[in-house]
Amino acid sequence: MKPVVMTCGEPAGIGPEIAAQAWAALGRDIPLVWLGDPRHLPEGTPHEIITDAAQAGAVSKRALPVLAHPFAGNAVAGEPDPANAVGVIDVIARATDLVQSGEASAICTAPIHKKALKDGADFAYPGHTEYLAALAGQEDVVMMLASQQLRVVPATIHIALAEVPTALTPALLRRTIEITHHGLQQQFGIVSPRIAISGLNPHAGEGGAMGHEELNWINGLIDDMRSEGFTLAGPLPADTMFHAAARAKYDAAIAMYHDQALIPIKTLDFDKGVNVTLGLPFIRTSPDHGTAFDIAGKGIANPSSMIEAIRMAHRMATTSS
Ligand SMILES: NC(=O)C1=CN([C@@H]2O[C@H](COP(=O)(O)OP(=O)(O)OC[C@H]3O[C@@H](n4cnc5c(N)ncnc54)[C@H](O)[C@@H]3O)[C@@H](O)[C@H]2O)C=CC1
Ligand SMILES: NCC(=O)COP(=O)(O)O
Repeated sequence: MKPVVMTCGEPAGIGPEIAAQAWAALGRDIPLVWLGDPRHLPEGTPHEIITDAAQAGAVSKRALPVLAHPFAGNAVAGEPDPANAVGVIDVIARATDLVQSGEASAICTAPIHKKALKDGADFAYPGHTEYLAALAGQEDVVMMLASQQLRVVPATIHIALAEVPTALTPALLRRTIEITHHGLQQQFGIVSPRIAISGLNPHAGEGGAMGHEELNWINGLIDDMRSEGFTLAGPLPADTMFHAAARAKYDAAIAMYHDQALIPIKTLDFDKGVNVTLGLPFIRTSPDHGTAFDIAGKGIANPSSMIEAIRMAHRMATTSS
């Protein structure tokens, strides 16, 4: 079985410690390999340096297999070193090579610190999602956050709120619906996906009393796509579409911007939410949380979201192979 490759993420954050804990929980059952600088692992992490991902399966049963990627500097918890930014970015690219060449079954990325990468290496992407899309030569991907209780997709991702109404176009929303529909079928095994779509404005515009995007084009797009065979509800007021009875009516929700989508899932299931990129030619998951500098290196980070992310990646890889 090909391993799931875990990227190190920002080494000053909790990435290395949650990877070590995830290996301790799963490494005997799911072959794992960690890509990063072994100096950044918590002291005492049982690990073995390997030189080929094919060695991971056997090693993962007794130690964390490590494909070593030397960084410029050591890591100080909570204090990102600009000199390490290039290493963080290169590890993501190397993991992508491993999965695209078929040496790994999937990627599970540990959190990066976006500002540290911009400051340290002029990183041009707002996150993994966009960087992986560029590496894969894939123009359109979507970010889904998924847990037992909710799957949710922000149609626009890491942009300023002021830019949302302009960035949110009929073409973008159509592609987001199509990729989400396809991803639910291919990666979640849902034959006839039901998708709920939020409005952009409060109360989904309330008939034009609180904004016009719904009347101007969102209603029409949803009607058109319904007539093409998609099972869609909406545009729904975002404030009332995430309670339990509402969630039972759909397989995934599409929201119009980052916080509209991520607040409900992180409130419902911060510990077990998984970030999965749909539309890539390979499988990529990630925990839903960030680098957590405030607790890094203290040994108190909860590895549950990382564990769920690895489980999901492995499940997807196993069912799609
Ligand atoms: N996939 C990725 O690479 C992601 C990266 N980020 C980045 O992380 C950085 C920090 O973001 P924040 O907004 O501060 O969010 P954060 O998720 O790093 O931290 C928010 C709060 O949750 C706590 N927390 C997070 N993960 C935890 C865990 N596993 N166990 C226990 N407590 C945990 C932290 O201690 C903090 O109090 C930013 O640069 C952000 O862009 C954020 C989300 C995902
Ligand atoms: N807020 C979610 C997040 O920052 C994850 O972004 P990405 O690095 O997975 O693109």
